[in-house]
Amino acid sequence: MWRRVASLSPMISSSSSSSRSLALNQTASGLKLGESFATHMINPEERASPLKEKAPFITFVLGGPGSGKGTQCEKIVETFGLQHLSAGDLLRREIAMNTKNGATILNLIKDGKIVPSEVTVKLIQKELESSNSSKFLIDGFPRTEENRAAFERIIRADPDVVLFFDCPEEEMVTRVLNRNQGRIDDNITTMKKRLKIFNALNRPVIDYYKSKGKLYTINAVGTVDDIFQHVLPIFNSFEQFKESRHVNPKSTISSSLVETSS
Ligand SMILES: Nc1ncnc2c1ncn2[C@@H]1O[C@H](COP(=O)(O)OP(=O)(O)OP(=O)(O)O)[C@@H](O)[C@H]1O
Ligand SMILES: O=c1ccn([C@@H]2O[C@H](COP(=O)(O)O)[C@@H](O)[C@H]2O)c(=O)[nH]1
Ligand SMILES: [Mg+2]
Repeated sequence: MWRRVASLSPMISSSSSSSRSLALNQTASGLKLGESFATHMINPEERASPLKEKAPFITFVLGGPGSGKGTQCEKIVETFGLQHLSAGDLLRREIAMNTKNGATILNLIKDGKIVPSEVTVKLIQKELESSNSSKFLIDGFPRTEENRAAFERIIRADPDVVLFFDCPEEEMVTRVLNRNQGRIDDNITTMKKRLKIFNALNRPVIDYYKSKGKLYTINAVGTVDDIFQHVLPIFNSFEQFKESRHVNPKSTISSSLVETSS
């Protein structure tokens, strides 16, 4: 179950506060970047989120850059029908759409830095609220403890499951440099920064969820299918996925699982 952390759900306030955060972020530097926003004021008059009624099943998908999060999410979607929300993709869409935050986001991603929580959480919130799905994979978020706190504060919820794809750095570097998807951050200079930020800011988030008993650590070395074999039992262990397993006719794995579990 998705545990509610409070009864009211304030929205992120105005776009002007969003711009203010971005401006602040531009002046901040180093690995504590996101922490500049920890004191963002939430207007108590802000409305409750429609998510309060939905209570969806949320999975956070964590791991270093190139660990295979997106690749495994595709397989989870195929087999279990969750909706995939990649925080990085949402940010890249802002760049592609040339929104008011687009240029700033581009500069941060180019440098491997973390976009202010307020911006990322607002994008995630919009997707969650407009979706008909009741089960989500949030990929590549939260990146920092401040991201995590912002999600709890704004969305008013905790994840049910946190997956951590554990991959050696050399393997992540090889994968990223061979990705060939034209990403601005797929180069050795940015990759070194991303790894540094992952170790400094994302690992504490992983440790936090471990301490809460929500973390599933998956060895992310091996073939895509081998790794997915470690993911399958995690979702199979949740009753709602046994019942509502999404059957993709193209997927032999999902078809055979449905047969054996009925
Ligand atoms: N098990 C694997 N073995 C070899 N290559 C893989 C494996 N899993 C994924 N890849 C490849 O590695 C690259 C990175 O994978 P993917 O995009 O899924 O990682 P990611 O964790 O989402 O990275 P990022 O955080 O940068 O978005 C892709 O080109 C993908 O095809
Ligand atoms: O929550 C997030 C997610 C991503 N970013 C920025 O985007 C890039 C790429 O993210 P991927 O998940 O690897 O696609 C990341 O390096 C950050 O710069 C973010 O700030 N916050
Ligand atoms: Mg990805």
